Amino acid sequence: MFLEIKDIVKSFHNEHVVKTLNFQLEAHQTLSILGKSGCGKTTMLKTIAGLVSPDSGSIILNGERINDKKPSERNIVYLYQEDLLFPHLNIFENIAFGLRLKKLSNTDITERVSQMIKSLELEGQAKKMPNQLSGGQRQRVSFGRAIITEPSLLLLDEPFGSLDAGTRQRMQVLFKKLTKEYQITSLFVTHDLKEAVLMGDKIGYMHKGQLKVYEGKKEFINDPNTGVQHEIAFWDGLKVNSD
Ligand SMILES: Nc1ncnc2c1ncn2[C@@H]1O[C@H](COP(=O)(O)OP(=O)(O)OP(=O)(O)O)[C@@H](O)[C@H]1O
Repeated sequence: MFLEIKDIVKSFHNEHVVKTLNFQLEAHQTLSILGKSGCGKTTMLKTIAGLVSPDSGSIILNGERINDKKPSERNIVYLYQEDLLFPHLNIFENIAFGLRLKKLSNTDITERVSQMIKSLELEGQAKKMPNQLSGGQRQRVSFGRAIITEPSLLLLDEPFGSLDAGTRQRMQVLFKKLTKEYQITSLFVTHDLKEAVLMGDKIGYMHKGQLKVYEGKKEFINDPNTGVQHEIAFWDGLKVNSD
């Protein structure tokens, strides 16, 4: 198994925020994670990224226990809603940043960044500065910047939360395309039921610091705790009333 989370526990003072977290994820899969506000989703992602230390338990990535590694040594990217681009760098250089740190040759960088800009459907925007882009375009650049370094694991914390419905839908399609193209393994936290079903190969539901990962989408949809049945009943009710 590519990612194995074993018995992770995290408390802040007396608050047990993450309680005995156990789950696994295969390589190149996306696990969508839903859960009410305050149930511990961000804390879980930050613990895996190394930004928060767990009280106990193990994080195993590609067969290696990474608990004692610094965030920068984990090859994990944590991407959140308001992720900021470097304001003084243009789009090309924002995307190229991680490759320059890795000291790739200029030829390689130009080739890879140009390909990424194409995949992101941002052709013609390379020379613009971040403040000259729309919110959706900025979010695409953030994605490109994260994916181009080929992280072992991508952690997404409600990445499309601030986008309007249409842009959000286009980002979902693009995300699916890019994760396949770049063979990304990811955890995708969202508050949106439909987005969770669309984005995830697997779906998990977090409740009071515990995560349940469903065997399949059918089990998720049929569990009354996830809210899907409630949603279906709502739309069915509208249909009957408008007939
Ligand atoms: N650094 C911290 N110090 C103390 N308490 C914290 C800290 N970080 C998080 N918490 C607490 O842990 C709980 C879970 O927070 P977390 O951000 O993980 O929730 P979440 O599920 O991501 O919520 P949301 O969906 O609203 O983003 C909250 O009660 C929060 O106040």
